[in-house]
Parts: sequence; structure tokens; C-alpha cells
Amino acid sequence: MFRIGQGFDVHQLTEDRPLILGGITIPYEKGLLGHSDADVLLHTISDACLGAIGEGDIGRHFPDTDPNFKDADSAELMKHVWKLVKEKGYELVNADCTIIAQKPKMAPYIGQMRTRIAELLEADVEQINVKATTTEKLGFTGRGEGIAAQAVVLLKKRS
Ligand SMILES: Nc1ccn([C@@H]2O[C@H](COP(=O)(O)O)[C@@H](O)[C@H]2O)c(=O)n1
Ligand SMILES: C[C@@]1(CO)OP(=O)(O)OP(=O)(O)OC[C@H]1O
Repeated sequence: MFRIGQGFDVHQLTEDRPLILGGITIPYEKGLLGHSDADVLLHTISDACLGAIGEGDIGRHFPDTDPNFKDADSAELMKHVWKLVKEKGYELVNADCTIIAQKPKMAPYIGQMRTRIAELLEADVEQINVKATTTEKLGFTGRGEGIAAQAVVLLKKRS
């Protein structure tokens, strides 16, 4: 049996924060603002996993009103999500993600992101695809005000 889930998330870019995306730190003049470390890519993959198992979203599991999650490492949140997926008896078929950012150039970091995401989802790197696109300077991402990410995750019941 297969289950599919999709995720979408946005965080604002601001000064004096590190840019953490896909579980790695990317050198850039700004970082993402959030209650947690604001890793928009891990958030959207986590949401897609939760969607696939019918378990709501990360805001339900890790409320942004809970001081326990202040500056939380999104990799740790994703590990918890993946534990829920495994408890329901599923494993990953593949995940496909898109980062929507005018800047910085993500291409040099995509390999490291795939490796880290594969580690977190206990999968092979070939099961994880990460893409990036600008919005041709249009909209809030195009103006460099924030970064968005979307993901689709396919799970299958372990035999
Ligand atoms: N932040 C980004 C955005 C895009 N890329 C790479 O550039 C290619 C062209 O982007 P367009 O938005 O002009 O289609 C895209 O396919 C990515 O490979 C990137 O590395 N970082
Ligand atoms: C991850 C959580 C929890 O720290 O906070 P944020 O980093 O603000 O992220 P968001 O995607 O807005 O929502 C989920 C939150 O509950």
C-alpha cells in the first residue's frame, strides 16, 4: 500500500540569523526567521511525511507557542516525524523537493542537503531529489524577502 503527502512552507529572510536549509548551514548574508531554526526545507518534507500518514502538520506536533521548540533543530523535529512514519509501518519510496529562492545559489549545496535528508529519512541519496528555482525576481521570494519550499513524499507499507 502506498501513501503520498505534500508539503509547503515559507520563512522570512532576516539579518543576524544563519541560513539553515536541508539540515546544512549555507553561507549567506541573511538567515530564516522562525520559532525554530526555520529550516524551511526540512519543515516542508516533515509536513509531507505527516500528510502521507494522515497526522496533520508540524505546527500540530511542535506548536510555535511551546518554548521547548524555541530555536529547535529542525533535523531533530524531522527525526521525530520519521519515527511516527516508521511506527505506522511505512518506508520511503522517494521524496522530491523544490526550494524557491532568488538567492543564494543553491546548486553548490544540493548534494550535501540530499545526503543529510537521506540520513534523516534512513534512505539512499538516490531516493531524495532537491531542486531550486528563482521566481525571476517576482513576488516575495523574488524580492529576497523570504524563501519557500515544497515537497512530495511517497511512502510504501513495509512488507
Ligand atoms: N536559488 C537558486 C535558484 C536556482 N538555482 C538553479 O538555477 C537554475 C535556473 O533557475 P531559474 O529560476 O532561472 O529557472 C535552476 O534550475 C537551479 O538549478 C539555484 O541553484 N539556486
Ligand atoms: C517548527 C515550529 C516549531 O518550532 O516553528 P517555526 O520555526 O516558526 O516553523 P513553522 O513552519 O512556522 O511552524 C511549525 C512550528 O510549530
